[in-house]
Amino acid sequence: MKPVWIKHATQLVTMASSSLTGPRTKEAMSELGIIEDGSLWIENDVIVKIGTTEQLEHDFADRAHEADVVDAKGKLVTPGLVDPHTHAVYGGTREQEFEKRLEGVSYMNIMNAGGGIHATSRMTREATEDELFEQSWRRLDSFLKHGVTTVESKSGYGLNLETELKQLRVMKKLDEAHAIDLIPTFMGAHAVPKEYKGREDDYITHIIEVMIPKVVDEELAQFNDVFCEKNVFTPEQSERILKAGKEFGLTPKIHADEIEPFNGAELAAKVGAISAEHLLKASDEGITAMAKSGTIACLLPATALYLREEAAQGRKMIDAGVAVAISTDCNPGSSPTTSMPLVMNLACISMRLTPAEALCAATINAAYAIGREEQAGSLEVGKKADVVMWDVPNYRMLQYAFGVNHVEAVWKNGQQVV
Ligand SMILES: N=CN[C@@H](CCC(=O)O)C(=O)O
Ligand SMILES: [Zn+2]
Repeated sequence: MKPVWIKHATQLVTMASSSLTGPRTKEAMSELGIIEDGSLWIENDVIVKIGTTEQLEHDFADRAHEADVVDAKGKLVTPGLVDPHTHAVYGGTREQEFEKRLEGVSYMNIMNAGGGIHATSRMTREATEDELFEQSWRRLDSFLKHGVTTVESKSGYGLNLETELKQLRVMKKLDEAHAIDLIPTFMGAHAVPKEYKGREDDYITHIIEVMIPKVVDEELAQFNDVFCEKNVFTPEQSERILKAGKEFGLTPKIHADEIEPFNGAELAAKVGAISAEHLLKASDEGITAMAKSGTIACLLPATALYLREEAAQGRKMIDAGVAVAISTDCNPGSSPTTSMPLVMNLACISMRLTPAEALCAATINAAYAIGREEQAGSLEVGKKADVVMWDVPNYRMLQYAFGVNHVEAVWKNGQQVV
């Protein structure tokens, strides 16, 4: 493979910092590591050198002829975006439900009447592995086109052993076959399946005694997520599931305080979750607890918009010292989008993150939220060459000219894929 040499980037945003470790908080979220007239040398799948074009022209003077040269004059170059929260592998679609909600029926009422997550669960149970693979492959292509090179994805539309495993096995195959890195999360506790209605604790016992051991045995997931919400799983039930997963080596994540305030943020801090998701209704105490425990807030402003809810208090969380990541929450019900650029725009518009903070939340902090900070989220020597070139001259333009896909080219592991 020929080396790739990106030169003359008007702005090269590295997100690298020699002095910062751990997820970025407060002012550190604005430290983008910008190099003007930046340059990047990629060899095989890794970044070999980063600096100004002048520096690299000096260092690689006798190897310049070997490389595929990319002129990035007038362009912004950033790390590949990381989407740390999706439900991207599912059967069917739910466009009728979208209209119902516009007529005023609530998301939870649809779900409690057997639609919502239950509807997707039926369609996912019916789909073959091949169908799920095909449908999800196209979704991953769309992520790539929007500059995303690493995606977390949850199970949770099976709600029985067979289909949870089917979803996770499809994810494993997609991770191996598709350019995108797919990071799997087990979410058997996404809803109580109708077979267990009225016997919620029996379903939890089934998750703990049957599903988790099997998922771990087959090495199908790294994280364990729970929908901790009124009429879904209580904080006590969620804690039981997350603690059990932890004993099997699955790191906890929590869908917390999405629809109702439910002490989800507090629970995330208590169980040592790597991240808490949604947090639209998180309490001040919960926010403080997350700042103390170092739990990353994974905020989903496209979901809030799509459900026509007030977005999470991103500004307040950053000011309180919480590390914030952002995500599409790509799923067939509350956020059928693959656009991280739109999510960055919304993070600014509806949660008052600055353009710099939004980029940090979609790169290095997102990588931390899924334990991939060593591989993804920043441009640094030795890291995988996941790089996006945008047709804008600076990062502010990305957030300012909103709702537009500015991606011009994407490299994943050093290979140009867009
Ligand atoms: N809120 C729970 N789970 C998903 C939505 C799942 C669905 O509606 O299919 C979410 O994160 O938004
Ligand atoms: Zn979700």
